[in-house]
Amino acid sequence: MTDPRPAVRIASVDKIFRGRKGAEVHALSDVSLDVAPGEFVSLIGPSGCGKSTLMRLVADLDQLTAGEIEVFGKTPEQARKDQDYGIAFQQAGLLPWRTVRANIELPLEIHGVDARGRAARSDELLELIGLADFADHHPDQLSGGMKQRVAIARALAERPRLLLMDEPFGALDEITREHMQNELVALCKETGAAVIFVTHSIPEAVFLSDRVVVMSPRPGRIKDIVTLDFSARDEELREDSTFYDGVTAVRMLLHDGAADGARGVENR
Ligand SMILES: Nc1ncnc2c1ncn2[C@@H]1O[C@H](COP(=O)(O)OP(=O)(O)OP(=O)(O)O)[C@@H](O)[C@H]1O
Repeated sequence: MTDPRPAVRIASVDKIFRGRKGAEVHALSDVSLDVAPGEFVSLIGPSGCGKSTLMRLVADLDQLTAGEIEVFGKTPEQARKDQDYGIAFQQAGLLPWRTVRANIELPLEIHGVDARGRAARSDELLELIGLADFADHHPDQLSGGMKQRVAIARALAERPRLLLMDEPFGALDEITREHMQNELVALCKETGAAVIFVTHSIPEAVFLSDRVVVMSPRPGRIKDIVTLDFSARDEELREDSTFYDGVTAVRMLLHDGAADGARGVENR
């Protein structure tokens, strides 16, 4: 039976950072958002609108000032302890002294999975990300895209029902990036995981997401949400007029209908 609870429930969240000299930054104001199980939601908006802050609150890496966040009905702290989600942030964050396989197995090792169980799972994941031949390599022997794939495999190691991804493809070249997007679509289909995905790229958000949450800064808040209802997310979609309609809808919201760009958002 599918879980009726949202994967993530964000209710009236405020986050105020207080500096040492009493200066305040109102990073998030009255942000509410539910993410359904299996849903792919992107956060997009100009630099400083609070995308990473929101992600960090969900991941229990920071504390909110007001409001409430639940992850599968639990506090973010409990969800973190229960390993209910996997995290992949911009820097792949692999341990350089560990092999590809040992990096992927790290969360399993921490949670006491035995060697045989770890090997079976890392075999599956290496196959999934197409790096079976690189299992014994070290991160410095891999390209940026390969490292990112390893980081995603590590995030998936414990079969999380939720993935939190903050600009995971930001450092990749355009071709690798599109390839990774295709892989992520396939992975989500296969695992049924919900995803919250931070990006600066409008086409990336539109291609991947069921919903694109457009945020605005000072204070960071949700400006609007664009729902995308594509029947398939494949190479053909990238050339389809419905895809361009989605890109235009998000761009108009970001730019308040103006033709010039919003700082920190890529049109490519
Ligand atoms: N630890 C912190 N202390 C004080 N202010 C912070 C802290 N972290 C973030 N901020 C402020 O909160 C606001 C939101 O920052 P955040 O990093 O969430 O934005 P963002 O939308 O992810 O930006 P970018 O697109 O540039 O990554 C900014 O004004 C930032 O300066």
